[in-house]
Amino acid sequence: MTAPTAVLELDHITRHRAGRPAVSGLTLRLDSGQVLGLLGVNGAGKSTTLAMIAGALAPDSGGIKLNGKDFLEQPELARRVIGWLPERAPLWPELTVSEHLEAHGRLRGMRGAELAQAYRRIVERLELGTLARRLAGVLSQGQRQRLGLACALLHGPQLLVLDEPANALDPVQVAALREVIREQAAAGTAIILSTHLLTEVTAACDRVAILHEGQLRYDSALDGADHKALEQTFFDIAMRGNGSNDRMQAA
Ligand SMILES: Nc1ncnc2c1ncn2[C@@H]1O[C@H](COP(=O)(O)OP(=O)(O)OP(=O)(O)O)[C@@H](O)[C@H]1O
Repeated sequence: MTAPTAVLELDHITRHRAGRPAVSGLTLRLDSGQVLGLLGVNGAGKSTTLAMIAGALAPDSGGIKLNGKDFLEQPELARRVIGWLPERAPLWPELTVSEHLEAHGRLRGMRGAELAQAYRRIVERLELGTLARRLAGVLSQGQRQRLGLACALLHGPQLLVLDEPANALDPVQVAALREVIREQAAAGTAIILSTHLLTEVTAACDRVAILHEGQLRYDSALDGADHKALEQTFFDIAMRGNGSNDRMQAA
């Protein structure tokens, strides 16, 4: 049996910021239906990594493939394949919720019945109906996040990139977000989400990668993982910069 094509492949990507390496030689593969938690302390390089995956930042070196195709040479691929929710959902305060969704759909080439159907589906799923005519500028933090997620999901992406998605959400909203993540993964979407909380990873992901000072220090499936041991590993890496390469496992 041939191995499935990875949805996402990072091949030794490196990116400097302010003259220092923010991400160094990162190699990672993500398959359809996997939910990978990218865990790291503040400044570990998570947002820089996700911005490169989403096409918002170019790597200084290294390669990125989406469905086996070179993403850097075909950036328009990103728009079709990826749904990205950055750490702060980028919204136009003077546009309504429905205008945001329509604009996002159009940017991705959706029109007419296809756009109308996708709009109805996502508005219903994320319970945005009562907010449809509200301006983004007056939404609460949690509502802004929900709209950002709706924009990321509208076109049915194969790869969902979520940067600290649970930030600013209350516990009910966090539970709802996890449910959406589970549904998307079950439908085959590959998901990468960043967080600095191990509990977020164990609750929502089936695999964890720990990033520290821009380098991948740990990568393992969470199948039956011992939470205490994982916590200790994260702590060791974060506190001592422990290389931990000897403990790195392929997922
Ligand atoms: N716009 C920027 N200009 C210069 N340096 C930056 C910029 N954004 C991030 N950096 C630097 O790049 C490194 C990685 O930052 P990054 O934001 O990717 O980490 P992070 O793991 O997402 O952190 P956090 O959890 O705090 O968001 C840090 O040293 C940071 O100071």
